[in-house]
Formats: sequence, C-alpha cells, structure tokens
Amino acid sequence: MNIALLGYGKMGRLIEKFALQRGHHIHLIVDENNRPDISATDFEGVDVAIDFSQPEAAVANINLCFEANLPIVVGTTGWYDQLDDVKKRCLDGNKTLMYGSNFSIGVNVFFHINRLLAAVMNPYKQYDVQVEEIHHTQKLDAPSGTAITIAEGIIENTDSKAEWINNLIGEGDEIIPKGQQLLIESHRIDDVPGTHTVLYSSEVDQIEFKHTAHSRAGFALGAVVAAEWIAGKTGFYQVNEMFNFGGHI
Ligand SMILES: NC(=O)C1=CN([C@@H]2O[C@H](COP(=O)(O)OP(=O)(O)OC[C@H]3O[C@@H](n4cnc5c(N)ncnc54)[C@H](OP(=O)(O)O)[C@@H]3O)[C@@H](O)[C@H]2O)C=CC1
Ligand SMILES: O=C(O)C1=N[C@H](C(=O)O)C[C@H](O)C1
Repeated sequence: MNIALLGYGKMGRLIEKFALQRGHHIHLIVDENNRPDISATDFEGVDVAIDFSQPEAAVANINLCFEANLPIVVGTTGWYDQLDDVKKRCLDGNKTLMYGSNFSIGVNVFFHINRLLAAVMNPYKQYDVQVEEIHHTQKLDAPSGTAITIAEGIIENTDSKAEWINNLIGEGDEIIPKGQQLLIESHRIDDVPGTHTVLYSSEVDQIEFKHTAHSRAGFALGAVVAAEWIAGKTGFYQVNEMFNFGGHI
C-alpha cells in the first residue's frame, strides 16, 4: 500500500519502520512544517493515511482526507469532543475512518477484560474503583485517550459511576471525585511509554489490573495493521472492531 503519514514525531517515525517492514511504501509525509502547503490533490496515489499528530491538528487532517476520499486511521488522542460530528460527516459522506485511543493488541485485550471485570464487580458496592495512567512528560493531553476508553468501559458496566473526572498530579489543586464520579489520576514521568491501572479498593483488600507498555512498538505495529484492515472498506470504525475476543460485552 501507498501510505501518507500525518505527523512524523515519535509515533510517525516508528510507524514508517513497521510499514516498510511489511512491504508498504511511504508516499507522503505531512508534518507541522509542510502542513499549510498540502491540499487534497497531494494525496493522489495514496491508499491510506495514518494520523499520529497532535490533539488540535487531528480534525483538520481528517477533513483533508475526507476531501481527498482517502481512508484514514487516527491514532491521535485529545480530540474526542468532536467525535460525534466527525462520525456524522464520515457516514453522511461515505468516507472511511478508524480511530482508537490505543492500537496495541495488549491494551485491546485489557479494554475487553476491563469491561468484563466492571460487570463482575458491579454487585460488590464495598469496592470503589479508580483509574491511574502514567505517561512521559511530553504528552500534551490528560487524561490519556486509553484511560478515557477504560473509564467509559467501567461506566457502561457499573451502576455506581456515571462520569469520569481527571486529576493531573502536580497541576493545580487536587481534584476529589464526588458522587458517581470515576477518578482518573494522571502522572507525568520522564520516558514512560504508557502504563494504565484499574484499582478496586475495599476496606479489606485491593484488586489491581494493570497494563504496562515496554515501548511504543505495539501501538505502531497496530496502526499499520489497522491501515491494512480498513483499506478498501467504507464506514466509521473503532479499533476494537479489528479484534474478535468472543463477543460478550
Ligand atoms: N492510539 C495509539 O495507539 C497511540 C496514540 N498516540 C497519540 O498520537 C499522537 C502523537 O504522539 P507522538 O508521536 O508521541 O507525538 P509527537 O509530538 O512525537 O509527534 C507529533 C507530530 O505531529 C506533528 N504535527 C503537529 N501539527 C501537525 C499537523 N497539523 N499535521 C501533521 N503533523 C503535525 C508534530 O510536529 P512538530 O513537532 O513540528 O510540532 C510532531 O512531529 C498523540 O496524540 C498521542 O497521544 C500515541 C501513541 C499511541
Ligand atoms: O501520548 C502517548 O504517548 C500515548 N498516547 C495514547 C493515549 O493517550 O492513550 C496511547 C498510549 O498510551 C501512548
């Protein structure tokens, strides 16, 4: 496939490596520097675009791909407040988009089990649940997109939580959750690629469910596999649709 990379930072460069290993060709690279000069016609000959740019850049890049009728995989996080609008425009215009807060197999297994675990824990009201995420200090968004997906999986499968609230440790006053708020605690520590933990705590014990990324390789390879998966399809997809963990939740 001929791939356009939108964003050529830590992830874009690693995606290039895996794409080449899998026999693809990088046809076009769009970064902060050349973005103003790019128009839909520059995507001629491209089969699929992969966006790992920045929260405030993602929607403009999606629009460009819609204009060029180009399938796009969006790994960028921090733009999900515009998800409903993007979904509508994608479906109304018969375009193709897959987005995901995390493209690694391990985290997608984690998402699935997190939902099952929330349903299992739901009757046991003596446990309170919270989510913790740790990422490198260059990360622009908090909480992480992955932590939001985890929180949504819990909220959808438990009666005791209705919305999430974020506490970015070291930034401003401590945020204390109230009522049915689910706390996502965010930590920023030098080079951490991404660690997510779900904690169920009672007076007598604690259950910890944790995923630790050792590097960004799983995210990058997953994005290339996603690009292979959506090529030739039309529609609006979330990354979990690429996996089949047996249905249930
Ligand atoms: N879904 C997933 O599995 C994963 C998602 N992510 C997400 O991917 C995104 C990128 O992460 P990462 O590579 O670590 O970040 P980096 O900051 O290393 O790279 C982002 C790149 O995007 C460039 N950029 C800025 N504006 C634009 C634009 N308008 N069009 C194209 N490129 C632009 C930046 O250029 P410049 O530096 O010149 O500003 C930079 O090179 C983040 O939102 C992160 O949360 C990360 C890992 C996994
Ligand atoms: O910015 C990152 O680095 C990451 N971002 C994604 C997120 O926000 O969840 C995925 C991964 O955790 C790394």
